Amino acid sequence: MANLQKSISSPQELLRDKAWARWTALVLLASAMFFAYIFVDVLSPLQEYLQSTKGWDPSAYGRFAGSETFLNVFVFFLIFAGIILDKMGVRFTAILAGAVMVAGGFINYYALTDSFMESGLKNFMDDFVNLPDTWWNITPFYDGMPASAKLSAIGFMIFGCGCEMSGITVSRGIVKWFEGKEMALAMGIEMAVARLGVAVVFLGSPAIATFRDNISVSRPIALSVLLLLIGLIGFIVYSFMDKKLENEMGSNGEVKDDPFKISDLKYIFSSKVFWIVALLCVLYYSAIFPFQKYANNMLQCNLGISAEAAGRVFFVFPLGAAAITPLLGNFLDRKGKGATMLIWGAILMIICHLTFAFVLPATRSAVIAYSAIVLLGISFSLVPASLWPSVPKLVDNRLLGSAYAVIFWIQNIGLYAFPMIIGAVLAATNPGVENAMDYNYTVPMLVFASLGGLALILGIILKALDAKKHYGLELPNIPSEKSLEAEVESAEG
Ligand SMILES: C[C@H](NC(=O)[C@@H](N)CCCCN)C(=O)O
Repeated sequence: MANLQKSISSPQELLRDKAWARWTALVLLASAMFFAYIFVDVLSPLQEYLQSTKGWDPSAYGRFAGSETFLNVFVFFLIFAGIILDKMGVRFTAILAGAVMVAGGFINYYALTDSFMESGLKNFMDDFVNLPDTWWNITPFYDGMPASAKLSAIGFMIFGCGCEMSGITVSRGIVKWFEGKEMALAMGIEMAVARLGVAVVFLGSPAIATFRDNISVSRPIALSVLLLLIGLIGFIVYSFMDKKLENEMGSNGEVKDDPFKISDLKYIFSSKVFWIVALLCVLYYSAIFPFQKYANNMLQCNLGISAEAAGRVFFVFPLGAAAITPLLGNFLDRKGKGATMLIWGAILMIICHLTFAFVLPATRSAVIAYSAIVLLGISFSLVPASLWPSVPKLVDNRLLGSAYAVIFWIQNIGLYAFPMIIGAVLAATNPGVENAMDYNYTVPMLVFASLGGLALILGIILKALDAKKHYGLELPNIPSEKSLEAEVESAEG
């Protein structure tokens, strides 16, 4: 009805009705996410160099890697980000998120420079930012952690607030420009572009860090802070388009989701199917994003190759996911099978992590490494392409915005904990190992495979529940002409 009224009161062509304009908006939004995902993993292929040049052992690296989500999880920043987005709109939140990413990125860069090592701030971090290194210390800091890792963790946690805030803002921006048009395709493309960012990092970061045989971990991070700045400029340019569209639509024209209300949480938390999806999400993603932080070093240790060579092997993972995700999104739109896709995604992930745990160390075969990584790329297309579009089928439309914010928050708990858990497990199962090329990754990979096992069980439960309660997870998003005809016939008859 609201849409009908809108089209009656504003029959003129809006900016978003022009294909060039909405695709330009997507380019600006997706580029910012591309640069953000580059920053997220820019240090992932450099674990060996962080250890040899900055003294980061697996525990320090794990604490740093997990810090990205610390404020989102423990200070509920992700929930506040949802509220800010609701209250202030896409333009303001996008620019704020972009600026927060640049600020966090710059701190992270500074922590890895020689100037920091010679500064009073380093001494301060050494002397005062310390917490006992005990099992119950789950903060990003511990006594004896290198000062560069501590300040990097502070920068990364600030960046993480901006990154997740950008994630929800970009989704809202895409809805604003593509609602009633190619929305699923636009979201699939945005996710694919983000994966390309990760692919670029695994090729580019080691090459830039070792440029002219002069190893510098701060060089690739400096470049990626520059890219974050370009992303921020993209958000600013986007805001002019957004303003123009909003002026055309009138002051009430903005496509708004229902505002996040704390009281809505009781409906969400009391839904059994919501918990299954949220747990499946946290388990699955905890075996993907934290795995990315260790994948390069795991390949180096198992294949006896350099960081650059390992980056070239791992590169096919995000690249494959980038290529396949939009195709699977399109398949889901037209054919359905969402729950089945989740199950197959989990099965493929278990096979891959078990291969990394047992087959790769025994064979040291590059062919096996490539095959497992390609399969993992397919898995990482199956699950995101089916998981995110399935949420609207399970949760009341009125609660959708809140549901996504809460799923992201629960997911962030896993993304926080698992880099640290894996770092601790790696250190505990490799006592006395000093060279970052000599780690045995069997137990950490088994941890990741177990997460896949639990995700698989939840996928099976979800499919069974769908068969019983008819949520429509296995049905296409776009009804076929045949089913539309049948619907019309049954309405007429
Ligand atoms: C769309 C989805 N994004 C997420 O799950 C984010 N909450 C996590 C982003 C991790 C980097 N900060 C995805 O990328 O599949």
